[in-house]
Amino acid sequence: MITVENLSKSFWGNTGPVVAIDDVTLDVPTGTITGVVGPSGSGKSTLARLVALQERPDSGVIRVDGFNTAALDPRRLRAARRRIGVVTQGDLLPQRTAAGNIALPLEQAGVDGPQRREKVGKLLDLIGLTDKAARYPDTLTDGQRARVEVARALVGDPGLLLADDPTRSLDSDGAAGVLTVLDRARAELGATVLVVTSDAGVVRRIADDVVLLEDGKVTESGNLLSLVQDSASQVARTLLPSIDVPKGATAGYDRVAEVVLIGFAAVGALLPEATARFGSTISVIGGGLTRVGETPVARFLLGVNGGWADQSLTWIAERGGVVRPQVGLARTVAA
Ligand SMILES: Nc1ncnc2c1ncn2[C@@H]1O[C@H](COP(=O)(O)OP(=O)(O)OP(=O)(O)O)[C@@H](O)[C@H]1O
Repeated sequence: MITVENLSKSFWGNTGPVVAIDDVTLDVPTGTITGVVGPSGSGKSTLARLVALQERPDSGVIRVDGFNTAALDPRRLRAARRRIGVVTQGDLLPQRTAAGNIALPLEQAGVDGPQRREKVGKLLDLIGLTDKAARYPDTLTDGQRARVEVARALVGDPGLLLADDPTRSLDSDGAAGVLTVLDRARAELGATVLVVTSDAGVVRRIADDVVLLEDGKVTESGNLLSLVQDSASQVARTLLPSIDVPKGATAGYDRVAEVVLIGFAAVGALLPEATARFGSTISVIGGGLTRVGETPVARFLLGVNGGWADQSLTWIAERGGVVRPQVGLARTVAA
């Protein structure tokens, strides 16, 4: 429902113009969670404000439901803004309960009492805070308040839910709770979600698609699981465990290979099976295990010894492992 084409935005800094967003094109596929990740200053918040239609680009087009938002009259622009639920942080009204804060946009829109109660009840259930409906914000934890903020952004049934750094300043439990709510918004309400974050863990945990932003430019984008399979991709380097190993750690192996394994079966069984089948010794020199969504993903640097070292690696590759032999690191051996 949202597409961004050739978007650019600059600001005047102390020493001249700062290009915050530089010719960014992206598509947020309907019904998915897209994570925009990048270092501090890469333009994430600027992109979020542009997509939320809170700020105008210098050039480029943002389409909502196919309409170029630059060409909309004020009434239609307001309607387009209502299609986007923006999660804002730290601004719950202290004198209103959790339910009252979620209901506020509905009251402002003139929605009647019974409809409001039904809607707010459903959202309290979605965020797992039905029992805290009557609590005031200052009696909730940071994580619970953050979940109320997401519910408030969802109350107008937006097509797009936009969250800029939703786990900022939350502990790991609080962050996990917010991410679960974003995931449920997608799964149960059919919302399309755009999350902007500097935390690779957020993207790993909930994103279907990923956009890497650097110096205002998109350096890589696409389906997350496809990109992590390409171990040369920047996404794989950013999101998978690193395989920095001490100098000399790769010495003494017949073959050294970087291997990415995806899924329970591959992570759990491929290495022991290859060992048993070929009688080779497979050692994990570096790397580690993580999760992409619910899927376990391993990136290892393997050292393989034995006359069937090559066959072991080929066999792993044939079963879906992504194998990149590190030719320079292995000793030459006649297999
Ligand atoms: N209103 C503004 N006026 C001047 N410069 C700005 C403004 N907003 C952003 N910038 C500059 O644009 C660049 C991108 O900033 P932005 O806040 O979008 O990055 P970010 O990736 O969200 O960073 P962070 O993760 O630290 O919040 C930075 O150089 C920033 O200083």
